[in-house]
This record gives sequence, C-alpha cells and structure tokens, in this order.
Amino acid sequence: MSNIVIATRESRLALWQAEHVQSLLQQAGHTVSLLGLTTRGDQILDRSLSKVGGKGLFVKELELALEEGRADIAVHSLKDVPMDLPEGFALACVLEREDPRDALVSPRHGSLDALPQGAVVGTSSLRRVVLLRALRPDLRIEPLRGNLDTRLRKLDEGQYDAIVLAAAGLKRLGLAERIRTVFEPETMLPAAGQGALGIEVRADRADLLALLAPLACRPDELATAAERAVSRTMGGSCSMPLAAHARWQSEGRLRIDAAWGDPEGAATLVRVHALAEAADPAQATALGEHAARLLQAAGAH
Ligand SMILES: NCc1[nH]cc(CCC(=O)O)c1CC(=O)O
Repeated sequence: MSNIVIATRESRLALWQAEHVQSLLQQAGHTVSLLGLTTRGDQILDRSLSKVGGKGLFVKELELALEEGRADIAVHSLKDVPMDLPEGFALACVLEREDPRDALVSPRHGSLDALPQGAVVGTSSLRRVVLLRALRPDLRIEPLRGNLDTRLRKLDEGQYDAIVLAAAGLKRLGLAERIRTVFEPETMLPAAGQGALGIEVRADRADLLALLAPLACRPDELATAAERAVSRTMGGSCSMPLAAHARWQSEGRLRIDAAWGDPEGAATLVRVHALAEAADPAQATALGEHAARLLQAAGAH
C-alpha cells in the first residue's frame, strides 16, 4: 500500500498509541501518516460518560473518517471500543497489551489502606466506584473526568486525596513514577480490554486486514475476546459497573474473572471466575459468555 493514514484522537495518550502503531507499520516497511481528530468524547468534560452516551463517543468521528476514505485505520484503547462495532466496521487486530491493572495515584498516600478515613478519591468509572466502595466504604468518591494530564492536574491542585487510573496510560506516557500502588486484579478487577490497543478498519478493506494481521498478539487477542464477551453478554455499557479480566494459567488454558456491581449504589457486588481451554476466538468467547451467565445466576442483571 502506498500510504496508510491513521485516524487518531488528539489527546497525548491517543497520539502516543497512534504513533506506536505508526512505528510498528514503518518497521514493516510501510509509509504511515496521522490524521488527528477531536471526538465528542473529548469535548464533554463536565458530565460522566455513562450519562451522555458512553463509549461510542470516542470512536464515531474516527469511523466517519474511515467511512469517507480520509483515513485507513483507527487506533483505539480497546477498553473504549463498543462491544459490537457498527455495520461495515471490523476490529482488524488486538496488539500486545500493556499492564491491564488499575493504579492509585496520590501525592501523600502510598496505598488505598493508607488513605485516612473519609478521604476523597477521584474517579468517574462506575466499575471503580463500586469496587472502591467494597474495599473502603468510608471513602468519599468524587467524579473525575478529562484526559490523563487533566486528571493528574486536578489531583495536584488538591481537589482529591487520591485518584485511580489505568496503569497502562501512565506507563505509556512516561508517568509510571506517579503510581503509588498497582491494584492486583483480586482487589480491583480491571475493565474488559483494559491496557490493550485495537485497530479498527472498514470491513471491506481485506487489504488492510491482511497487512495488520502480523501486528496481532494472539494470547492478548484471545484474552480480550473473552473479556469483551462478558460485556457483550451482559449488555455492558459505561452505565453498568462491570469488570472482566482474563489471564493465561498455562499454555492454552484461560482463567476469566468477572465482577458486577449494582449501579443503583446498593452494596451488591457479585464476583465469579471460570477456567477453560481457549485455543481460538470461539472458545475464548464461549468462556466469557459462560462467566456472564455465572454473574447472572448470582444476581447480576
Ligand atoms: N477510560 C478512559 C481510558 N481509556 C483508556 C485508558 C487508558 C488505559 C487503557 O489503554 O486501557 C483510559 C484512562 C483510564 O482508564 O485511566
């Protein structure tokens, strides 16, 4: 192909991710340029995403660019990609994933346990709210939106005692030293796809599907397929506190953990896990669907 155009949001993290894919493709001998775009999700900073339309907000403008042929591929944080893409689009591949865990960032406190009674913790993720409430019911959890730099600035201005962010974003932007603790999945189960990058193309671009195939990380692709199947089966959106995280136990054997919290704020938190062979996407998906049914059997809805 002559020149591959990558559509990307313009936050520092989105640009890092697009440039990462650009460099992988360049190493494979391709010429690649970037097309920066602002999405509705980037413009809405004052309201929780779950209230204004959810994940699709970050991807629609990029899809329009693919549709109109202004760009060839779109690079996304997989966590922000809706479970079912609109007609005519496909997820070409999932790349090797960064640290999938959540991280605590705080100027004065080294861990969640070290936070004083009633401390103010910033996050707008319903999943993080529900999991934090289960760990520390005394905390005051306050909304926190904006890109990574904005969130860190709000913390540094003193609006919060601590905030919870994905470790992956901090590491990618060279901000790993801000992490005070990473939460093990046993404590704070990550969101489906967290830390992974996905590349979206128009489904009719067989040329691009072939060209991108070598970038895929098969184990991470299968693990995130299982995680995304949990969300899809649950009808997951930003307005549902849902966590799903899959890990390889041994060659070919995948363990998935999933958690669901009551969005009405009740203290309900359901957590399940399941284990299965996952040699291909169909088996990985079946494992995720099974975990979702276990959640439902335990009261999730
Ligand atoms: N919710 C927004 C979002 N989407 C992707 C990331 C970065 C981490 C990733 O790639 O999963 C973040 C920030 C965060 O959750 O702190």
